[in-house]
Amino acid sequence: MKDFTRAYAQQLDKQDPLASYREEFYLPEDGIYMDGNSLGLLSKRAERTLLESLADWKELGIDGWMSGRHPWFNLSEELAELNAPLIGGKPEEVMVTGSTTVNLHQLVASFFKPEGKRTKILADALTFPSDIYALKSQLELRGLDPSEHLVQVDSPDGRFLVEDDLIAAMTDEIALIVLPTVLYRSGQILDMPRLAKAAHERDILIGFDACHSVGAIPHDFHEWGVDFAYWCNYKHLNGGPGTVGGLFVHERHFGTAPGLAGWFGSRKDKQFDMDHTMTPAEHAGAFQIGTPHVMSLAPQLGALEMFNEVGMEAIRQKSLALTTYMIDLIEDMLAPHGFFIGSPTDTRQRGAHLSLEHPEAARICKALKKHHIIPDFRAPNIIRLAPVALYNTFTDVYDVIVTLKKIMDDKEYEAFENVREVVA
Ligand SMILES: Cc1ncc(COP(=O)(O)O)c(C=O)c1O
Ligand SMILES: Nc1ccccc1C(=O)C[C@H](N)C(=O)O
Repeated sequence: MKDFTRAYAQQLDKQDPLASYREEFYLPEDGIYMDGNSLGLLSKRAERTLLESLADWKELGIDGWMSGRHPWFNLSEELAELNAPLIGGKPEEVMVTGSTTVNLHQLVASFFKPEGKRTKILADALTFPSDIYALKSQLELRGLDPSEHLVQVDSPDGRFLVEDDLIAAMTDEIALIVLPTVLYRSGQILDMPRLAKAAHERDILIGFDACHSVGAIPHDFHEWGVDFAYWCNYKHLNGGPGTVGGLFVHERHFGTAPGLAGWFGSRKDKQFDMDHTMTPAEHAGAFQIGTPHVMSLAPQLGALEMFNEVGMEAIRQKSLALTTYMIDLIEDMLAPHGFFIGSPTDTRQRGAHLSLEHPEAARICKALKKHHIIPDFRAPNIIRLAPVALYNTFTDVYDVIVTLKKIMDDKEYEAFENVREVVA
C-alpha cells in the first residue's frame, strides 16, 4: 500500500542522504522552485567563487590572469577537470567554453566533412530549436540546401524518439549525426551507447546535446566512443544565468583543426608568441575561440565542486526517487483532472524532469506561480516540473502536487488566460 500522507514525505526527507545540500542553496523564501531544468539556483559556494574572482579583479587587475585565487588564464581548463567526471570524459577531452549553440557551431564546423555521397546531417524532429537553426545555417554556409541535407527523424507520438527509427535513418548519405541525450520536453533519455555504436558501424560521426542530462544523469562519453558533445552549465549544474557552456571531443579526434579558430584555442605556452600561424592546443582546448567570460565562469567553481563531492550516482538515485514519487502522487491525486504524464515511466529512460500535459497547461502554470510554485511551460500544453536532487525535498514534491490538485478541484486556473508568457 502506498502512503500518500505529508508525514510520509517528511519521513522520506529524513532518510535522504543528500538532505544537507539544500542548505547550501538560496531557495525562494515562501515558495517551491521546480525549474532547475531551465535555470538552476544559486548556491553559497557559487556565490563565494564569483565574489573571489571579482576580488581578484579589484585587487590584481591584469595580474588576475596569472595570479590570484583562480588564475583566469587556466580557469576554463580548471573547470574542465570538474566537468569531466560528470560526462565521463578524460579531463583533456573536455573544455568549458562558449555556449551550447556556439559550441554546436564550432563542432559542426570542425567535424562535418561532406564528401561524395555523404553530404547530410541527421537530427530529430523534437530537438531544441536552436540546434536546428545552427545546423541549417552550417549547411547553408557550405552551400548545401537544408531542405535536402538536414534529415530530421520524426517521432511517432510527438513525445518520444524510437532508437530503431534513428538507426534506420543512418544511411550512406549521412556524414554527421546530432541528437539530444535527454529530450527537453518529455525528458526521454536516448540510448547513447547503442546509437554511437550504430553510427560508427556505418562510418558516421555522432555528437550529442547534453543540456538536459549534464548534472542530471551519469554519462560515459569516452567509453561509449561518442565523437563530441556540448552542453550548458546553467541548468542542472547551477552555474548561473548564461554561464559558459561545455564541450567534449573524443581523444581520437585530437589534432582535428577547429573549424572556427581563435587565439584561446592555442597551446597555452604559444598563445602569447602572437604568431599569425596558430599552434592549436593538443586536446579539447583547441576548440576554444576567444577570451573566456571570466565572471560567468567563476560561479561554476563552487557549483561543480558539489557534484564531484556527491557523485552522479547518488544524484541520479535521489532524482529518480523524486520523479517516481511525483508520478505516484500525480496518479493518485490528479486522476480525474485530465493530465497525461508525457515522460517515460521506465526509469532507465527518464531524465530528471517530468512533463505533464494538459490543454489548460499555460494557465495552470500561472496559477502555480500565484502559489509561489515555479514550474515552466512549453507550448502548446506542457508543464515541466523538475524536482532537483541537491535542493528539492520529497515534501516539496508533495506540496506541489497537493497545490496542483487544489488548483484543479477549485478551477483556480480559470482566473488566468491560457496563453504563454514571453519567457515561459
Ligand atoms: C537542449 C538544448 N539545446 C540548446 C539550448 C540552447 O542553449 P544556449 O541558449 O545556451 O545556446 C537549450 C537551452 O536553451 C537546450 O535546452
Ligand atoms: N536559456 C534560457 C534562457 C531563458 C529562458 C530559458 C532558457 C532555457 O535554457 C530553456 C531551456 N533550454 C529549455 O529546455 O527550454
